[in-house]
Amino acid sequence: MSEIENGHGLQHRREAITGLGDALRLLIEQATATEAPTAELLRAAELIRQAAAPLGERVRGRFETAAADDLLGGVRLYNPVTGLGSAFAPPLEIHREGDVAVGTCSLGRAFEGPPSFAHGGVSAMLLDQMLGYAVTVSGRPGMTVQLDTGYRQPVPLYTPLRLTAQVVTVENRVVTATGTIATVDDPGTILVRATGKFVALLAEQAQRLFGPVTGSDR
Ligand SMILES: CCCCC/C=C\C/C=C\C/C=C\C/C=C/CCCC(=O)SCCNC(=O)CCNC(=O)[C@H](O)C(C)(C)COP(=O)(O)OP(=O)(O)OC[C@H]1O[C@@H](n2cnc3c(N)ncnc32)[C@H](O)[C@@H]1OP(=O)(O)O
Repeated sequence: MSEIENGHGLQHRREAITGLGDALRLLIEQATATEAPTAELLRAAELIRQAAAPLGERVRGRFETAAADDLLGGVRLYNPVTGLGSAFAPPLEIHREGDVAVGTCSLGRAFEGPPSFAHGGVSAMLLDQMLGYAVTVSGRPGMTVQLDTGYRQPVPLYTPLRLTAQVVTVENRVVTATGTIATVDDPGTILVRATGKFVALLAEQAQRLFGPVTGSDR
C-alpha cells in the first residue's frame, strides 16, 4: 500500500512537495542573482548534487502521474506555471472573479530577458496558462492551437503582476480567449495582451494523446 493512500498522508505529502518547491525556488533565485565568491559556487554545486541524489532513487516514468496529483480534480503540483512543487513556476496563483480569471505572481531573476525585465516567452507562458484556465472553467477544456501575444511595454521583474483572462467566443470546438498582463499598482496599463484559440479534443484525439497517461489504452 502506498504511503499516501489515506487522506492525511496525501495532505502531508502535498505540503512536503510545496516545501521542497519553495526551497528550490529560493535556490534558483539565489543561484541566478548570486555574486558570491567562486568557491561558494563550487561548494553549492556539490551540496545540491548530494541533496538531489535521494530524490532520484524513486522516480516516475513519462506516462505516470505524480501520486500527489489529481488530474481530473485539476491538482498539478509540478505545472511549470502554477505548480507549488515546481522549481520553475513563479508560481502563478489563479482564481475566478465572475467570468474573468485573475492571476497574480512576481518574477525573479531567472525569468529575465531584457535586463531587469521579463523574457517575452515567459509572458507568453503565463498567458497560455491564464487563457487555458479561463477556457477550462468555462466548461469547454481544450488544447492551445494558437497563441498571439502583443508586447506593448516590458514586464518588470520583482514587481507584483496582475493577469486576467476571459473567454470571448465559442465556435464549434474552437474557444477563443483573451488575456492581459499589468502590474498590481497600475492595473489599467496593459503591458502584454494575448489572444488564444483552444480546441476541444475529439474522443479519438484524447485517446491518441493521453491514453498512455490515463491508462485507457490498457
Ligand atoms: C484530461 C482532463 C483534464 C481535466 C482538467 C481539469 C482541471 C484543470 C484545471 C485547470 C486547468 C488550467 C489551465 C489549463 C492549462 C493549460 C494551459 C496550457 C495549454 C497548453 O499549452 S496545451 C499544449 C500546447 N498545445 C498543443 O500541444 C496542441 C497541439 N495540437 C494538436 O495536438 C492538434 O492541433 C489538436 C489535437 C489539438 C487538434 O487536432 P487538429 O489540429 O487535427 O484539429 P481538428 O481537425 O480536430 O480541428 C478542430 C478545429 O480546430 C480548428 N483549428 C485547429 N488548429 C487551429 C489553429 N491553429 N488556429 C485556428 N483554428 C484551428 C480547426 O479549424 C477546427 O475547427 P472547426 O471545428 O470549426 O472546423
